[in-house]
Amino acid sequence: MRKIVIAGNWKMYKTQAESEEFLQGFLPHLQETPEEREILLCPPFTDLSALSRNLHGSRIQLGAQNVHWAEFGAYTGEISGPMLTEIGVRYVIVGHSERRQYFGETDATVNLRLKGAQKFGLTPILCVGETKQQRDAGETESLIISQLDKGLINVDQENLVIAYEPIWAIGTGDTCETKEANRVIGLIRSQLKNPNVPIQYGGSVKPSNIDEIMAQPEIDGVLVGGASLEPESFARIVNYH
Ligand SMILES: O=C[C@H](O)COP(=O)(O)O
Repeated sequence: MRKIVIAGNWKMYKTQAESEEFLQGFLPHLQETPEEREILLCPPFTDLSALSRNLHGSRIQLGAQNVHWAEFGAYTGEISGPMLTEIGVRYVIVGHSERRQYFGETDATVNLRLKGAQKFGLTPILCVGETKQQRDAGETESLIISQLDKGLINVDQENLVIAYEPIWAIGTGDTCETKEANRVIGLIRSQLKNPNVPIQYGGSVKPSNIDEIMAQPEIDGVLVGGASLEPESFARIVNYH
């Protein structure tokens, strides 16, 4: 039985005060959320401690948006696994397309971060996905297989989540057609040693399309950007029918 994982990636949005305000509006909606759904918030680093304190006793899990592979060291601007687990963080997003595009993340550094996350007790969420240009050139399958091949070298597939995020669907309102997302996620699953790895879809997920997305048999959850920033909108997503 594959786990359902629904994650909000807040990217570089929300101060601590705003994150606490979000929780007040969001937590009451969780009373309707079926127990088996893993609900996850991935705020900026500065919000993690405060949220961790406020979430004590709640079913919400915390995720970071990046992690370095070393335990500590002279790596200005980076954060280590032990720093995250100490404050109750359980998950971390690795290889998001925005990290690959703007901050030089490569399949090789993604691989190091995945292994580093696991070494220090975090569950990584590996993001893969193609650009519009790659899709139009018929390269979607080969690109994704290559990202998986290089990213997953010596990675433990028992402690892993994967997110398929077509880059052209991120923040654009242009959701990937659900059957196509299901097909690509099936392809991703066929490449894995462990077929029970939860695989999410990400890219313009919103209250109006969540039910259709989650009705697809290969899709085990969603990684939500913009629509996770408002309590009511994210509540509708976690409480999909
Ligand atoms: O990590 C989340 C994705 O980048 C999706 O963002 P979006 O829901 O705003 O399209």
